[in-house]
Amino acid sequence: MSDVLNQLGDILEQRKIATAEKSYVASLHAKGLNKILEKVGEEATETILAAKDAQSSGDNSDVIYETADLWFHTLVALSHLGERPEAVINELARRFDMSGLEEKASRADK
Ligand SMILES: N=c1c2ncn([C@@H]3O[C@H](COP(=O)(O)OP(=O)(O)OP(=O)(O)O)[C@@H](O)[C@H]3O)c2ncn1[C@@H]1O[C@H](COP(=O)(O)O)[C@@H](O)[C@H]1O
Repeated sequence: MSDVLNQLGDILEQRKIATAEKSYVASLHAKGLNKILEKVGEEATETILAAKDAQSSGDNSDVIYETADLWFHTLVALSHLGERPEAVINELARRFDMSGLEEKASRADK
């Protein structure tokens, strides 16, 4: 699974030096972090609406599509800040041996 994210990380790295006319990702970088975060917010809203629809229709296809859009735009935001998807994968892996409640308590120290 993380192979896909690693591959996407490589593509996002390459797009930092691509021209905005030929690449959607490069066009987002050219517009700056605020625009990228605006897209993250839009995609989060679309994901929530699709999840609500899926609950009533029983069809998850739109929520999967919107979640992919959301993950993608969060990865573009991280890339803009100089991080790769591996950083998130590593953070999730670090949490495997910790319960959600323990993890929440550890956040109080931050
Ligand atoms: N995974 C994605 C991906 N998911 C979603 N999107 C784009 O994200 C946008 C979603 O925004 P919206 O639904 O709001 O559509 P929109 O109205 O066109 O967006 P706005 O003009 O309002 O910003 C669409 O343009 C999608 O095409 C993606 N664009 C690119 N990728 C990956 O990034 C790679 C590099 O893409 P380019 O930089 O375009 O070469 C691609 O090969 C893919 O692997």
